[in-house]
Amino acid sequence: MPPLPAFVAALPLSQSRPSAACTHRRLARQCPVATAGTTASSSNGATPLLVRAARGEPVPRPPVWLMRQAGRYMADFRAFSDHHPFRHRSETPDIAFELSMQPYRAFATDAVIMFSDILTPLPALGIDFDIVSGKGPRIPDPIRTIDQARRFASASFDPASSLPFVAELLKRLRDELASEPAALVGFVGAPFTLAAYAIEGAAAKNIVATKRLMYSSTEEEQVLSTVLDKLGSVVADYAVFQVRQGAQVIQFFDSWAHHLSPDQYSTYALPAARKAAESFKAQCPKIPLIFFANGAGGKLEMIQDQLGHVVDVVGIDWSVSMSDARRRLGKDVVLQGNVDPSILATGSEDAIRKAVRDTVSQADGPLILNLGHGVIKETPEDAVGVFCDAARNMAAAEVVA
Ligand SMILES: Cc1c2[nH]c(c1CCC(=O)O)Cc1[nH]c(c(CCC(=O)O)c1C)Cc1[nH]c(c(CCC(=O)O)c1C)Cc1[nH]c(c(C)c1CCC(=O)O)C2
Repeated sequence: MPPLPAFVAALPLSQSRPSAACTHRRLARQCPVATAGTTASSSNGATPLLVRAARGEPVPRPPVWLMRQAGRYMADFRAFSDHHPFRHRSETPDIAFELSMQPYRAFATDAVIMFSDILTPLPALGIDFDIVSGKGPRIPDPIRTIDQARRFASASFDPASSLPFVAELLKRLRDELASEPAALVGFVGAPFTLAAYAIEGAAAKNIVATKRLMYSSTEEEQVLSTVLDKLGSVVADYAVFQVRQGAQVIQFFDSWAHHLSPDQYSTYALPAARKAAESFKAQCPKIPLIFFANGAGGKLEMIQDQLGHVVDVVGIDWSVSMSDARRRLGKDVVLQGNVDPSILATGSEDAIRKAVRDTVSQADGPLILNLGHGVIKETPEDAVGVFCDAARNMAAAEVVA
């Protein structure tokens, strides 16, 4: 293995990282940190780099992980997904554990995100769903009427009894990571994105059913507000539950923010997101909260204004330049993102390395390196290795310079 970059060699053993070359399974096999369960380069209970960076503490380099890092782009993942339907995979702790750990073992990312879905808590509230191969999420009985919305709002949400597999998964992952440097990330869908899925019943091009509820009549608007208000508390309770089971960081995914104009986002999505984030933070003040809204270019200031007091990290999607995000949000905000996922799917090694360098230099301040949305399935595994390697190298170069 090549010598460790200077900044890594200078770190105490408890913070040491895999060498820059140790980014993929073939290499990770030789790399103690990337091998689950070894204690050779353990974190020995030290606070993971990702947690420190998310809290805005000074760190030797930006941590790196990828949204949707577990997925069909990996051959090891397909070995499971070709044989077991999504809900079976995500609701069987043995399988979900393996799928969560695959990208960590392969790429030594700074985070392990539990393998699950933003829709996973919905059946606990009486909303069944499935993920149909090649088609995406399907909800057979979407919420459209005030009676359905009231029934949804009166459902009691008890994750311990209805989502025991999430508890078991998180406990096992936390145990596994006890002697590893990676942070365990839990996640929830933000209230608006979950509400729109529950109303649309499937991925929808223009979320017409949801928008109709905004604009038709007072009673119909009540359907939306009832569902959003309920989700404002459910999302917080579910995130708190994940923390109690071992999650060290929570990310809110507002993946359907791009469907809303800034006015609609401010009227419908942000109040419920704020309710969830405030309640979560009141119960878990020390757990970093990352808020990622997809397509938030026109909404960054309102997100900071409404959520800045409870959100530790603002996720930036790939359509916004990091320099723009930094200028608009200020020098102290921890940003996360935002390399265009399609560069990993299509670009040369040089293009990926350049994208990482550009992101770090444009962020020009506290940063968690990530993509600007989830990994896409056409991505070669080696490209993810290059991305993680570039992230570590880039940071080394910066720190040494
Ligand atoms: C919008 C959304 C969903 N689910 C999620 C979001 C928010 C993130 C984003 O904006 O991309 C969140 C999610 N879903 C999944 C994760 C895994 C953890 C990780 O590695 O990041 C995470 C964080 C697994 C999954 N969830 C799903 C997959 C792919 C299908 C499969 O594995 O069978 C994975 C790996 C299914 C799913 N679930 C959903 C979609 C759009 C799909 C894809 C459907 C398809 O590709 O046909 C809803």
